[in-house]
Amino acid sequence: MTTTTLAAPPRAATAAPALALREITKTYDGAHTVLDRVALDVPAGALIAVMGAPGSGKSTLVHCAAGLDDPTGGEVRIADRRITGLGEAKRTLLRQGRVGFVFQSYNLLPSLTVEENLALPLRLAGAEADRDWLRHLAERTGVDRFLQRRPGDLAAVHQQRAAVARAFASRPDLVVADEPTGALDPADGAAILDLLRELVDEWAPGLLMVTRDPAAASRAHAVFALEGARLRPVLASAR
Ligand SMILES: Nc1ncnc2c1ncn2[C@@H]1O[C@H](COP(=O)(O)OP(=O)(O)OP(=O)(O)O)[C@@H](O)[C@H]1O
Repeated sequence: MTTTTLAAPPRAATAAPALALREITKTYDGAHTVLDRVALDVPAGALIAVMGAPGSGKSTLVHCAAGLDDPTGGEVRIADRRITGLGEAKRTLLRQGRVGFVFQSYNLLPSLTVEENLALPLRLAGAEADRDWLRHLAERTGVDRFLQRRPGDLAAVHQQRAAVARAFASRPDLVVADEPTGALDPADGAAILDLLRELVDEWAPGLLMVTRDPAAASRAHAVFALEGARLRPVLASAR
């Protein structure tokens, strides 16, 4: 099988970041401010890590960044398209095909095979599931042996590999990862972090990862800390 054309999915040349958060604020119940004027750019081809203590607002940040939830104030742009203030239905449409998700608990559909799980984001976005691309994706992420198996039959790390493959299946502009190593032992977690970094380098989406795993920092282009509802830069990597 020839994979040269598949290894570099087409991506429109754009100077816009994969994700732009413009002074976003999120307040729950009118009183509890979890994000306070958070500004962040995630360029295409960059892995940005946000670290924070339990309850510091990491998941809230991911939900607002990926268009799962609207911030109370400010603006979110994905590949230069504003997704704030559109309402749930339009936000969902805009998200489909443009945003990939990796969660701590994999969130694969247990009744589908791994192959069907990988094809799901494409089907939901109304696109053809290109079998050559899916096969390449499965090989690249190390789940090609498991395509006809159900997620529940796989070890945790292989389930997360399949979830990573699914996140990249639609060649998204942005991938968000919420504690992607949280359910794995350190060696498996390190393998997933390496895989995420490699796929960002190869396929150039922007990747926003929120995590408590200190090992994540060494794979990131830049690391931020979420503390007291504010985001502050911790380090920029030369990698
Ligand atoms: N839908 C909601 N309604 C009200 N409060 C919420 C809601 N979602 C989150 N919160 C609150 O916002 C704060 C931040 O929660 P969030 O889940 O974003 O933090 P986190 O850093 O991801 O935590 P953890 O690391 O424990 O998963 C918490 O105090 C939480 O109780």
